[in-house]
Amino acid sequence: TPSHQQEQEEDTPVTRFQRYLRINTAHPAPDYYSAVSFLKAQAHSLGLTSNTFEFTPGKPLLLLTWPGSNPSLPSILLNSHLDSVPAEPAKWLHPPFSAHRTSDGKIFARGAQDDKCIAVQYLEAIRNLKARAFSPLRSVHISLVPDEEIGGLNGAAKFVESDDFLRLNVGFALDEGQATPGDEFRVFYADRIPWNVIIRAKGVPGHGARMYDGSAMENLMESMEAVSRFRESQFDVVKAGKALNGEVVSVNPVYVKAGVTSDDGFAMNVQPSEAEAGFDLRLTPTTDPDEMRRRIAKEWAPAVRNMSYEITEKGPIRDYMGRPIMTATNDSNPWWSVFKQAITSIGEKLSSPEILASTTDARYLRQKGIPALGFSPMKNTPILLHDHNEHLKDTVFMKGIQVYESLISSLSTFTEASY
Ligand SMILES: CSCC[C@H](NC=O)C(=O)O
Ligand SMILES: [Zn+2]
Ligand SMILES: [Zn+2]
Repeated sequence: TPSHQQEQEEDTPVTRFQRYLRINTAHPAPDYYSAVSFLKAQAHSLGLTSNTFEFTPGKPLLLLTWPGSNPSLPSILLNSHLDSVPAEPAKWLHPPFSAHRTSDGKIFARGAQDDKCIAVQYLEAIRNLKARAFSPLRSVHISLVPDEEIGGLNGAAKFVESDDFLRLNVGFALDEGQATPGDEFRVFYADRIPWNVIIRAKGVPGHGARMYDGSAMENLMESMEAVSRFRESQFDVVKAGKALNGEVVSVNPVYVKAGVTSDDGFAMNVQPSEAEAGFDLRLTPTTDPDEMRRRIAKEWAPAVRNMSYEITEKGPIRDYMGRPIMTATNDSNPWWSVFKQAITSIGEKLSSPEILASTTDARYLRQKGIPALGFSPMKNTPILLHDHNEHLKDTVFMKGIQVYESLISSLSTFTEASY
């Protein structure tokens, strides 16, 4: 039964945000249906229409619509994923699904920054625009999608392939971005491209006391060194201030697997005949994938050292025209000017557009040729996505609503032939 305090809880943008945060949509068992039913109720209270799709059973996708007065114009899509990464509650100051608000206004929850804030801000911005009797020319859609954190294959990827999506005639989209401790909002015009790389070594097994050439572990370790050298070459460029994280290729080992098991763990005096390691590799949008594949084959997993490899590309590397997947942030893209103007017109600053170091669902929209920017209005805010103690200040959250009011009104009334 709800506590007295909960019954008394006010209904404000912040408490609505807290209610959404309390729905546990963390992997591996996200409660999508509760999230969808909460957001749908919010949307209906605003007079938006809703559609729930299930492109994959058990993985609902909620589409909300504010119809424009000229629905023949391409529409605006505001995207937010429903899911979150897991949290380790023991390592948090406040439980990750409590949405506890401290006396200084910090709201603690998994998803507070990534990315439940924007879903509620979209809705609250529309609430305020409606209260001002604003009405959009273009239709404004909000998509709330499952599974972004695990690659989006059963969410956004299927959505953009559907006829339902085609019918929306999306002209421009916004998706999540990232916080900044600084004073200028960040905006992202591209994502890096994730590859999962596994390298496997085979070698001569033998007694743990014996030194000989060509063991699986020796082969793997030599490759690890080659990977490390490449990693350093990329990281040095970032450390020297010559590139941002999203502008170089990253590679990080995420597991190693080897050893002959015995009853109580590993047989410490046996050199194994097989060993493998897994890497999270991220290409920049303009990295030559063939060159990367050649490097992996030649330097990281050379057959001459009894190595093999497996590359799993986790999404598209080129758009439908065979070009790098990115959105133009110059005069060739009129949406860019509208976006920029909507931010600066309310007295806010925008830093130079960046490539996101990680990966979002925006890539699926861009792949289809739809201009999409990654943007989460969180400034003066520590970057806490996927971290312990993820939180967002109430004042920052409220400011974001105002930012989206400006964005939604500008984008939805923008008129230019052929866009
Ligand atoms: C394999 S795509 C995974 C997408 C995920 N997105 C957010 O963290 C990421 O790791 O960047
Ligand atoms: Zn996210
Ligand atoms: Zn995330």
